[in-house]
Amino acid sequence: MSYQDDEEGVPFDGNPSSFPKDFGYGPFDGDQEIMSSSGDQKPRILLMGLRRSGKSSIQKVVFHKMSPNETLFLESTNKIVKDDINNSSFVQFQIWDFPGQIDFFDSTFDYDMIFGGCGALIFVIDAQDDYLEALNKLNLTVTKAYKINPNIKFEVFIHKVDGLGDDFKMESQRDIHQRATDDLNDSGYDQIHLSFHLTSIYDHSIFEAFSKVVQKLIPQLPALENLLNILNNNSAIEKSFLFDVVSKIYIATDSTPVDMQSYELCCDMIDVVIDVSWIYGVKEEQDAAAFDEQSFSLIKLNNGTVLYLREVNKFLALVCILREDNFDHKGTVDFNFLIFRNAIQQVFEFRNKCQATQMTNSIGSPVVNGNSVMAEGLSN
Ligand SMILES: Nc1nc2c(ncn2[C@@H]2O[C@H](COP(=O)(O)OP(=O)(O)OP(=O)(O)O)[C@@H](O)[C@H]2O)c(=O)[nH]1
Repeated sequence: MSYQDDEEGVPFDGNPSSFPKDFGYGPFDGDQEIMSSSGDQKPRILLMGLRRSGKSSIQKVVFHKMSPNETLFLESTNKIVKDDINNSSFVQFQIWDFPGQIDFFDSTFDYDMIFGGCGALIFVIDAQDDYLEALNKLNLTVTKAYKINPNIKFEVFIHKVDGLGDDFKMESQRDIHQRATDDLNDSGYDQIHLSFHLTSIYDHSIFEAFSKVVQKLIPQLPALENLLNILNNNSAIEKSFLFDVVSKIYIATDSTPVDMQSYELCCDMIDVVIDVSWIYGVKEEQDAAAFDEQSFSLIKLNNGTVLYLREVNKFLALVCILREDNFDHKGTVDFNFLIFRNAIQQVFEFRNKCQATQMTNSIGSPVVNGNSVMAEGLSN
Protein backbone atom coordinates (compact mmCIF):
# COMPACT_ATOMS: atom_id res chain seq x y z
CA MET A 1 0.00 0.00 0.00
CA SER A 2 1.32 3.45 -0.69
CA TYR A 3 0.15 6.97 -0.53
CA GLN A 4 1.53 10.38 -1.21
CA ASP A 5 2.39 12.54 1.70
CA ASP A 6 2.06 16.30 1.76
CA GLU A 7 3.36 18.06 -1.25
CA GLU A 8 6.64 19.01 0.32
CA GLY A 9 6.98 16.00 2.56
CA VAL A 10 8.63 12.73 1.89
CA PRO A 11 6.30 10.09 0.55
CA PHE A 12 5.64 7.38 3.09
CA ASP A 13 5.32 4.09 1.31
CA GLY A 14 5.26 1.93 4.37
CA ASN A 15 8.46 0.23 3.31
CA PRO A 16 11.78 0.67 4.95
CA SER A 17 14.70 1.86 2.90
CA SER A 18 18.13 3.24 3.55
CA PHE A 19 18.41 6.10 5.94
CA PRO A 20 18.96 9.36 4.11
CA LYS A 21 22.54 9.46 3.01
CA ASP A 22 23.06 13.16 3.41
CA PHE A 23 21.58 13.10 6.91
CA GLY A 24 20.32 16.61 6.63
CA TYR A 25 17.14 18.43 5.90
CA GLY A 26 18.36 19.89 2.65
CA PRO A 27 19.89 23.28 2.12
CA PHE A 28 19.77 25.69 5.00
CA ASP A 29 17.31 28.38 4.21
CA GLY A 30 19.07 30.93 6.29
CA ASP A 31 18.97 33.78 3.87
CA GLN A 32 15.30 33.68 3.20
CA GLU A 33 13.58 36.77 4.39
CA ILE A 34 10.71 36.42 6.78
CA MET A 35 8.09 38.00 4.61
CA SER A 36 8.29 35.32 1.96
CA SER A 37 6.81 32.77 4.28
CA SER A 38 3.68 34.47 5.44
CA GLY A 39 1.53 32.06 3.52
CA ASP A 40 3.16 28.96 5.00
CA GLN A 41 0.92 26.68 7.00
CA LYS A 42 3.49 24.59 8.86
CA PRO A 43 3.62 25.00 12.63
CA ARG A 44 6.27 27.46 13.59
CA ILE A 45 8.81 27.26 16.39
CA LEU A 46 10.35 30.59 17.31
CA LEU A 47 13.79 30.79 18.90
CA MET A 48 14.15 33.96 20.93
CA GLY A 49 16.42 35.27 23.64
CA LEU A 50 19.20 37.77 24.24
CA ARG A 51 22.25 38.06 22.00
CA ARG A 52 24.76 35.22 22.26
CA SER A 53 22.41 33.14 24.37
CA GLY A 54 22.93 30.23 21.96
CA LYS A 55 19.86 30.26 19.67
CA SER A 56 21.62 29.68 16.35
CA SER A 57 23.89 27.07 17.92
CA ILE A 58 20.88 25.08 19.10
CA GLN A 59 19.32 25.11 15.68
CA LYS A 60 22.55 24.17 13.90
CA VAL A 61 23.47 21.38 16.30
CA VAL A 62 20.05 19.76 16.45
CA PHE A 63 18.96 20.10 12.84
CA HIS A 64 22.14 20.54 10.82
CA LYS A 65 24.57 18.16 12.50
CA MET A 66 26.99 20.95 13.34
CA SER A 67 29.46 19.85 15.97
CA PRO A 68 29.14 21.90 19.19
CA ASN A 69 32.71 23.19 18.92
CA GLU A 70 32.04 24.70 15.51
CA THR A 71 29.35 26.95 16.99
CA LEU A 72 32.13 29.03 18.51
CA PHE A 73 32.59 30.53 15.05
CA LEU A 74 28.93 31.34 14.36
CA GLU A 75 28.32 34.94 13.55
CA SER A 76 25.65 36.98 15.25
CA THR A 77 22.24 36.77 13.60
CA ASN A 78 21.09 40.18 12.44
CA LYS A 79 17.80 39.35 10.79
CA ILE A 80 15.14 36.71 11.26
CA VAL A 81 16.22 33.50 9.57
CA LYS A 82 13.86 30.73 8.71
CA ASP A 83 14.60 27.03 8.49
CA ASP A 84 12.20 24.49 7.06
CA ILE A 85 12.20 21.13 8.77
CA ASN A 86 10.48 18.98 6.19
CA ASN A 87 10.86 15.51 7.33
CA SER A 88 8.54 12.61 8.01
CA SER A 89 4.88 13.49 8.10
CA PHE A 90 4.93 13.95 11.84
CA VAL A 91 7.95 16.18 11.92
CA GLN A 92 7.19 19.19 9.78
CA PHE A 93 7.66 22.66 11.03
CA GLN A 94 9.62 25.81 10.56
CA ILE A 95 12.16 27.23 12.94
CA TRP A 96 12.58 30.96 12.99
CA ASP A 97 15.78 32.17 14.58
CA PHE A 98 15.47 35.73 15.84
CA PRO A 99 18.29 38.20 16.31
CA GLY A 100 19.06 38.76 19.98
CA GLN A 101 18.65 42.51 19.73
CA ILE A 102 15.10 42.39 18.36
CA ASP A 103 13.09 45.39 19.45
CA PHE A 104 9.41 44.85 20.09
CA PHE A 105 8.62 48.46 19.39
CA ASP A 106 10.12 48.27 15.92
CA SER A 107 7.20 48.78 13.57
CA THR A 108 8.87 46.93 10.68
CA PHE A 109 8.01 43.61 12.28
CA ASP A 110 4.54 42.27 11.79
CA TYR A 111 3.97 40.62 15.15
CA ASP A 112 0.45 39.50 14.36
CA MET A 113 1.91 37.45 11.54
CA ILE A 114 4.92 36.23 13.54
CA PHE A 115 3.04 35.08 16.62
CA GLY A 116 -0.24 34.31 14.88
CA GLY A 117 0.96 31.10 13.21
CA CYS A 118 3.37 30.14 15.97
CA GLY A 119 3.09 26.74 17.66
CA ALA A 120 5.84 27.09 20.23
CA LEU A 121 8.09 29.87 21.40
CA ILE A 122 11.45 28.81 22.81
CA PHE A 123 13.10 31.47 24.91
CA VAL A 124 16.79 30.79 25.46
CA ILE A 125 18.45 32.07 28.64
CA ASP A 126 22.22 31.88 29.02
CA ALA A 127 22.65 30.32 32.47
CA GLN A 128 26.34 31.21 32.53
CA ASP A 129 25.52 34.89 32.34
CA ASP A 130 23.60 37.30 34.54
CA TYR A 131 20.02 36.43 33.67
CA LEU A 132 18.06 39.41 35.02
CA GLU A 133 17.96 41.21 31.69
CA ALA A 134 16.94 37.96 30.00
CA LEU A 135 14.06 37.58 32.45
CA ASN A 136 12.78 41.07 31.60
CA LYS A 137 12.92 40.23 27.93
CA LEU A 138 11.21 36.90 28.57
CA ASN A 139 8.34 38.66 30.29
CA LEU A 140 7.99 41.21 27.51
CA THR A 141 8.14 38.55 24.78
CA VAL A 142 5.75 36.12 26.37
CA THR A 143 3.10 38.67 27.25
CA LYS A 144 3.25 40.22 23.80
CA ALA A 145 2.98 36.83 22.11
CA TYR A 146 0.19 35.64 24.41
CA LYS A 147 -1.91 38.72 23.63
CA ILE A 148 -1.74 37.86 19.94
CA ASN A 149 -1.95 34.07 20.21
CA PRO A 150 -2.90 32.46 23.56
CA ASN A 151 -2.37 28.96 22.13
CA ILE A 152 1.40 29.26 21.88
CA LYS A 153 3.40 26.80 24.01
CA PHE A 154 6.03 28.73 25.93
CA GLU A 155 9.28 26.88 26.53
CA VAL A 156 12.22 28.31 28.43
CA PHE A 157 15.62 26.75 27.75
CA ILE A 158 17.98 27.45 30.62
CA HIS A 159 20.95 27.00 28.35
CA LYS A 160 24.73 26.42 28.56
CA VAL A 161 24.36 24.47 31.79
CA ASP A 162 27.42 22.39 30.85
CA GLY A 163 29.56 24.92 32.67
CA LEU A 164 27.59 24.66 35.91
CA GLY A 165 27.84 22.29 38.84
CA ASP A 166 24.78 20.19 39.71
CA ASP A 167 23.80 22.28 42.74
CA PHE A 168 24.18 25.54 40.90
CA LYS A 169 22.19 24.16 37.97
CA MET A 170 19.23 23.26 40.17
CA GLU A 171 19.47 26.52 42.07
CA SER A 172 19.48 28.54 38.81
CA GLN A 173 16.49 26.64 37.52
CA ARG A 174 14.56 27.22 40.73
CA ASP A 175 15.45 30.89 40.79
CA ILE A 176 14.65 31.51 37.12
CA HIS A 177 11.36 29.61 37.43
CA GLN A 178 10.38 31.59 40.51
CA ARG A 179 11.27 34.98 39.10
CA ALA A 180 9.69 34.35 35.70
CA THR A 181 6.38 33.20 37.16
CA ASP A 182 6.39 36.04 39.73
CA ASP A 183 6.94 38.56 36.92
CA LEU A 184 4.05 37.09 34.96
CA ASN A 185 1.78 37.20 38.00
CA ASP A 186 2.77 40.82 38.65
CA SER A 187 1.86 41.77 35.12
CA GLY A 188 -1.50 40.02 35.44
CA TYR A 189 -0.74 37.01 33.25
CA ASP A 190 -0.83 34.19 35.78
CA GLN A 191 -2.69 32.04 33.23
CA ILE A 192 0.44 31.74 31.07
CA HIS A 193 2.24 28.46 31.58
CA LEU A 194 5.99 28.30 31.08
CA SER A 195 7.87 24.99 30.74
CA PHE A 196 11.53 24.94 31.77
CA HIS A 197 14.35 22.75 30.42
CA LEU A 198 18.02 22.64 31.38
CA THR A 199 19.96 22.40 28.13
CA SER A 200 23.41 22.31 26.62
CA ILE A 201 24.62 21.64 23.09
CA TYR A 202 27.51 19.63 24.56
CA ASP A 203 25.33 16.72 25.64
CA HIS A 204 21.99 15.12 24.76
CA SER A 205 19.94 17.52 26.88
CA ILE A 206 19.25 19.83 23.94
CA PHE A 207 17.88 16.93 21.87
CA GLU A 208 15.72 15.78 24.75
CA ALA A 209 14.32 19.26 25.32
CA PHE A 210 13.64 19.75 21.62
CA SER A 211 11.92 16.37 21.51
CA LYS A 212 9.50 17.53 24.15
CA VAL A 213 8.80 20.78 22.33
CA VAL A 214 8.19 19.05 19.01
CA GLN A 215 5.95 16.44 20.63
CA LYS A 216 3.64 19.19 21.81
CA LEU A 217 3.09 20.10 18.15
CA ILE A 218 2.13 16.58 17.09
CA PRO A 219 -1.61 16.15 17.58
CA GLN A 220 -1.29 12.38 17.02
CA LEU A 221 1.01 11.99 20.03
CA PRO A 222 -1.47 10.12 22.28
CA ALA A 223 -2.10 7.61 19.49
CA LEU A 224 1.62 7.09 18.93
CA GLU A 225 2.27 6.67 22.66
CA ASN A 226 -0.48 4.17 22.95
CA LEU A 227 0.81 2.18 19.99
CA LEU A 228 4.22 2.03 21.66
CA ASN A 229 2.64 0.93 24.96
CA ILE A 230 0.79 -1.86 23.20
CA LEU A 231 3.92 -2.93 21.36
CA ASN A 232 5.93 -3.00 24.60
CA ASN A 233 3.33 -4.96 26.51
CA ASN A 234 3.10 -7.62 23.85
CA SER A 235 6.80 -7.96 23.15
CA ALA A 236 8.38 -7.70 26.62
CA ILE A 237 10.09 -4.46 25.60
CA GLU A 238 11.14 -2.21 28.47
CA LYS A 239 11.41 1.09 26.66
CA SER A 240 10.83 2.17 23.11
CA PHE A 241 11.36 5.41 21.25
CA LEU A 242 10.11 6.50 17.88
CA PHE A 243 13.02 8.52 16.53
CA ASP A 244 13.31 11.10 13.84
CA VAL A 245 16.62 9.70 12.61
CA VAL A 246 18.06 12.84 11.07
CA SER A 247 17.74 15.03 14.14
CA LYS A 248 17.75 12.29 16.82
CA ILE A 249 14.77 13.87 18.48
CA TYR A 250 12.18 11.34 19.56
CA ILE A 251 8.71 12.15 18.41
CA ALA A 252 7.08 9.67 20.80
CA THR A 253 7.91 7.18 23.50
CA ASP A 254 5.84 4.83 25.65
CA SER A 255 4.37 6.11 28.87
CA THR A 256 7.13 4.89 31.21
CA PRO A 257 9.42 7.71 32.33
CA VAL A 258 12.36 8.56 30.09
CA ASP A 259 15.71 8.22 31.73
CA MET A 260 18.45 10.24 30.14
CA GLN A 261 20.87 7.33 29.96
CA SER A 262 18.52 5.17 27.90
CA TYR A 263 17.85 8.06 25.57
CA GLU A 264 21.59 8.66 25.14
CA LEU A 265 22.18 4.98 24.40
CA CYS A 266 19.51 5.02 21.71
CA CYS A 267 20.97 8.21 20.19
CA ASP A 268 24.40 6.60 20.11
CA MET A 269 22.93 3.55 18.43
CA ILE A 270 21.45 5.71 15.71
CA ASP A 271 24.86 7.31 15.17
CA VAL A 272 26.44 3.87 14.80
CA VAL A 273 23.77 2.72 12.35
CA ILE A 274 24.10 5.89 10.31
CA ASP A 275 27.88 5.57 10.19
CA VAL A 276 27.78 1.91 9.17
CA SER A 277 25.04 2.61 6.65
CA TRP A 278 27.11 5.46 5.26
CA ILE A 279 30.16 3.25 4.85
CA TYR A 280 28.52 0.05 3.60
CA GLY A 281 25.10 1.18 2.35
CA VAL A 282 24.39 1.62 -1.31
CA LYS A 283 23.63 4.94 -2.88
CA GLU A 284 20.00 6.03 -2.88
CA GLU A 285 19.71 6.20 -6.63
CA GLN A 286 20.80 2.59 -6.91
CA ASP A 287 18.01 0.11 -7.00
CA ALA A 288 18.86 -2.25 -4.20
CA ALA A 289 18.29 -0.50 -0.90
CA ALA A 290 20.75 -1.12 1.91
CA PHE A 291 17.77 -1.75 4.17
CA ASP A 292 14.75 -3.81 3.42
CA GLU A 293 12.02 -5.08 5.69
CA GLN A 294 14.28 -7.86 6.94
CA SER A 295 17.04 -5.51 8.04
CA PHE A 296 17.60 -4.55 11.62
CA SER A 297 20.28 -3.41 13.99
CA LEU A 298 21.05 -5.13 17.20
CA ILE A 299 23.50 -4.13 19.91
CA LYS A 300 24.01 -6.37 22.94
CA LEU A 301 25.33 -4.57 25.98
CA ASN A 302 27.39 -6.35 28.61
CA ASN A 303 24.73 -5.75 31.27
CA GLY A 304 22.24 -8.19 29.73
CA THR A 305 20.38 -5.50 27.78
CA VAL A 306 19.68 -5.45 24.08
CA LEU A 307 19.15 -2.41 21.86
CA TYR A 308 17.07 -3.19 18.82
CA LEU A 309 16.47 -0.79 15.94
CA ARG A 310 14.01 -1.17 13.07
CA GLU A 311 13.24 1.33 10.40
CA VAL A 312 9.65 2.49 10.28
CA ASN A 313 10.16 4.58 7.19
CA LYS A 314 12.91 6.59 5.63
CA PHE A 315 13.06 9.07 8.48
CA LEU A 316 11.52 7.29 11.43
CA ALA A 317 13.07 4.44 13.36
CA LEU A 318 11.88 2.44 16.31
CA VAL A 319 14.57 1.86 18.92
CA CYS A 320 13.73 -0.56 21.73
CA ILE A 321 15.51 -1.54 24.89
CA LEU A 322 14.82 -5.01 26.21
CA ARG A 323 16.37 -7.67 28.44
CA GLU A 324 18.51 -10.20 26.61
CA ASP A 325 16.51 -13.07 28.15
CA ASN A 326 13.37 -11.69 26.54
CA PHE A 327 14.99 -11.44 23.16
CA ASP A 328 14.88 -15.19 22.53
CA HIS A 329 11.40 -14.59 21.15
CA LYS A 330 12.71 -12.22 18.49
CA GLY A 331 10.20 -13.65 16.01
CA THR A 332 7.35 -12.33 18.13
CA VAL A 333 8.98 -8.93 18.47
CA ASP A 334 9.46 -8.77 14.70
CA PHE A 335 5.92 -9.85 14.00
CA ASN A 336 4.54 -7.26 16.40
CA PHE A 337 6.78 -4.65 14.86
CA LEU A 338 5.18 -5.23 11.46
CA ILE A 339 1.74 -4.72 12.99
CA PHE A 340 3.06 -1.60 14.69
CA ARG A 341 4.41 -0.24 11.42
CA ASN A 342 1.08 -0.77 9.72
CA ALA A 343 -0.66 0.98 12.58
CA ILE A 344 1.66 3.97 12.24
CA GLN A 345 0.82 4.07 8.58
CA GLN A 346 -2.85 4.19 9.44
CA VAL A 347 -2.22 7.13 11.75
CA PHE A 348 -0.50 8.92 8.87
CA GLU A 349 -3.38 8.16 6.56
CA PHE A 350 -5.92 9.31 9.08
CA ARG A 351 -4.04 12.55 9.59
CA ASN A 352 -3.95 13.15 5.86
CA LYS A 353 -7.65 12.42 5.57
CA CYS A 354 -8.39 14.83 8.42
CA GLN A 355 -6.32 17.51 6.77
CA ALA A 356 -8.08 16.94 3.52
CA THR A 357 -11.52 17.20 5.04
CA GLN A 358 -10.51 19.97 7.45
CA MET A 359 -11.57 17.73 10.31
CA THR A 360 -10.13 19.06 13.50
CA ASN A 361 -12.05 17.10 16.05
CA SER A 362 -10.95 13.50 15.93
CA ILE A 363 -12.36 12.40 19.29
CA GLY A 364 -13.77 8.91 19.08
CA SER A 365 -11.90 8.03 15.94
CA PRO A 366 -10.31 4.60 15.78
CA VAL A 367 -6.77 5.93 15.86
CA VAL A 368 -7.08 8.44 18.66
CA ASN A 369 -5.78 5.96 21.20
CA GLY A 370 -4.33 3.49 18.78
CA ASN A 371 -6.10 0.53 20.39
CA SER A 372 -8.15 -0.63 17.50
CA VAL A 373 -5.44 -0.28 14.87
CA MET A 374 -3.21 -2.64 16.84
CA ALA A 375 -5.89 -4.79 18.42
CA GLU A 376 -5.96 -7.38 15.71
CA GLY A 377 -3.06 -9.56 14.88
CA LEU A 378 -0.69 -8.86 17.79
CA SER A 379 1.22 -11.81 19.00
CA ASN A 380 2.49 -12.33 22.56
N1 LIG B 1 29.22 26.44 26.91
C1 LIG B 1 28.26 26.53 25.99
N2 LIG B 1 28.35 27.45 25.02
C2 LIG B 1 27.33 27.50 24.10
C3 LIG B 1 26.22 26.63 24.17
N3 LIG B 1 25.38 26.94 23.15
C4 LIG B 1 25.95 27.95 22.48
N4 LIG B 1 27.13 28.30 23.04
C5 LIG B 1 28.07 29.34 22.58
O1 LIG B 1 27.43 30.60 22.70
C6 LIG B 1 27.93 31.49 21.73
C7 LIG B 1 26.78 32.23 21.06
O2 LIG B 1 26.02 31.34 20.32
P1 LIG B 1 25.04 31.77 19.15
O3 LIG B 1 24.32 30.54 18.73
O4 LIG B 1 25.74 32.54 18.11
O5 LIG B 1 24.06 32.74 19.93
P2 LIG B 1 22.77 33.48 19.37
O6 LIG B 1 21.79 33.51 20.49
O7 LIG B 1 22.31 32.90 18.08
O8 LIG B 1 23.36 34.95 19.17
P3 LIG B 1 22.73 36.16 18.29
O9 LIG B 1 22.70 35.67 16.88
O10 LIG B 1 23.72 37.28 18.49
O11 LIG B 1 21.40 36.48 18.83
C8 LIG B 1 28.75 30.64 20.75
O12 LIG B 1 30.11 30.90 21.01
C9 LIG B 1 28.42 29.21 21.11
O13 LIG B 1 29.51 28.34 20.93
C10 LIG B 1 26.18 25.65 25.23
O14 LIG B 1 25.25 24.84 25.37
N5 LIG B 1 27.21 25.66 26.10
